Amino acid sequence: MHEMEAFRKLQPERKQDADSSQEQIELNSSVEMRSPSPVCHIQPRKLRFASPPIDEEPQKRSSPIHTRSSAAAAVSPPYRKVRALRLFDTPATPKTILQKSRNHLSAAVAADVARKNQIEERPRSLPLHNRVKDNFQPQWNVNPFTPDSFLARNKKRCRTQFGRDNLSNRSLQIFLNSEEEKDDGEGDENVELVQAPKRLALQDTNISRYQKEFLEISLIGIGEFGLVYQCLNRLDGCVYAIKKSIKPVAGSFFEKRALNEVWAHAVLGKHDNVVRYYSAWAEDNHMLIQNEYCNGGSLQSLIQKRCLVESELKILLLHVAEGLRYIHSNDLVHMDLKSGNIFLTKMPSLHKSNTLTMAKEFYEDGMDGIYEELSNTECITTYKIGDLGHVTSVKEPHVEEGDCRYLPFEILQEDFSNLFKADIFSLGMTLFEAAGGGPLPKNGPEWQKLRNGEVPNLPTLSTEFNELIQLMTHPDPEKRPSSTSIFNHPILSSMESKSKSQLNQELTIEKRKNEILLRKLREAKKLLKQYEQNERVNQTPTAIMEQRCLRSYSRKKNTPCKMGGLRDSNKNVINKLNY
Ligand SMILES: Nc1ncnc2c1ncn2[C@@H]1O[C@H](COP(=O)(O)OP(=O)(O)OP(=O)(O)O)[C@@H](O)[C@H]1O
Ligand SMILES: [Mg+2]
Repeated sequence: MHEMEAFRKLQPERKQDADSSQEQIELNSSVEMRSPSPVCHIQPRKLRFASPPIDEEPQKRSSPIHTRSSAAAAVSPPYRKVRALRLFDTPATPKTILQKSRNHLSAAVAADVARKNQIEERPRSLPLHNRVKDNFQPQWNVNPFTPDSFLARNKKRCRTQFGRDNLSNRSLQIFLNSEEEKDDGEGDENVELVQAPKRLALQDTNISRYQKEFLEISLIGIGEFGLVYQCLNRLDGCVYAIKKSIKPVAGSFFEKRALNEVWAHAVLGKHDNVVRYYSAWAEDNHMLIQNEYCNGGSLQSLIQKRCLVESELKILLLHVAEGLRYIHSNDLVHMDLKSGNIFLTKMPSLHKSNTLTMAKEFYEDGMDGIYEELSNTECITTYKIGDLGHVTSVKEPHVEEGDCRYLPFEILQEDFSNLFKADIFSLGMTLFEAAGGGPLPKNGPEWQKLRNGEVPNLPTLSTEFNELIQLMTHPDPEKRPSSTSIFNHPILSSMESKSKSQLNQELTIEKRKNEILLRKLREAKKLLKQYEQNERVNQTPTAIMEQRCLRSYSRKKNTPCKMGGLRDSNKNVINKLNY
């Protein structure tokens, strides 16, 4: 009772502390604001193990929290492992967010209790967020897969750090729970689940993720929104394109655009004809987006050097139409399709070395030369749609007009009734530009003409291709083909239209199939060999005898005069085996 009263006396201060904790939570986006009362979230059971050993510091056991701990010990469910997993912070669900906020509040309460009881603080590194209150900035997280986490597995060290502290935050309890279970005889492996109570929010670390994780190689592009750098990820060794907003994004028009881009990428996931997205984060109020690096640069930079021939245009059309088909199938529209937002990746002949190695192996099997030809393919170009900053949903469109050189008239008139076809118009304009019709006008009579159905025929293109461009840029959006009908257009499906690179692609697919089949064949051969060897090893003396008898019988039949001698030697062998 006396202990409970002491506990209740702490309430006003605890409330105050909860308020300051609340501030912390608001700063940290990963923690939900609506937090329950701190008092009801003290998890007393684990604190029993935070209390000092009975024989060492008995006076500390009078702490109200400790008293409560023993009372609740019996009812606390043994979900230690599950809780420990939650400490890794992902994925954040409403439930985990709520729990994190509880951690904050519990920590604040615990710190208060500690102060009240004038418990000597000793230096310790965990839990990190308990120190935020004392202006201690956490410097790191505990990654369970790194050698650092080994420290946390060290039972002795952990006990010293935590065993006598009077803290009640949830993660500490998880740690202590593992200690409890160890004490109960469960074994040392439980301790390894110890983790800092929460991961550091980016804003807490003050370390530039960009600098820490990436090595900047070069500036590869400057857009209206961002600077794009080619970067090497220090950890995985792969090259990425990182787009950094030029201006601070918070509260500006660019904020929505940046978020739009990230959201669109996240929804669109992975498609061969859409630039792949890896991650996004904020630094100093700037947005950074880590994307797939397209080593062929943009289509814009390519057509600044030369126009594309019809066979190349068909590949471009095929790929971009396929990317659009995918975007449109998600009820999204790009709204800024143009040569500057189409990127190229150039892949050298696939598995060249693999194929060669395999070819050599198969020469031995009498498959000479079959794979030799397969290793002589060229680079394969893939066109990818990028820069998803203007993407919007057709269901609830929020149209931020893209580049006016590529936009149809209806969009400028704010008619958003057929946004899919706006993308088709932009693609038509891009083809026209890439085929040599550019540079495209930004306004004026030329601009008007292109929107009035007066797109001129280009002499370098076939009639069909010219007609297709004119159809795609038709003033009436309804008349323009859909991305699916472009994809299935006869101009793209006929064999003659297949360029060398398209054929290369098909060849590559077939090569992949071949490789798989050959691998399977090789494995089957190995298995057969192994099986034969095992058979030989596992043969019993009787079986060997039978086999030899059979052999000698057949020999006898063939060479009757020699069989007697052979039969005798076989007998000797069998006798030896029997002994
Ligand atoms: N993934 C990538 N791989 C290679 N280069 C890229 C990549 N992303 C962007 N770039 C280069 O950076 C330039 C600008 O990129 P992006 O279009 O994404 O920026 P932006 O600021 O949105 O441009 P804008 O709004 O002017 O179209 C591109 O034209 C291209 O040269
Ligand atoms: Mg762009």
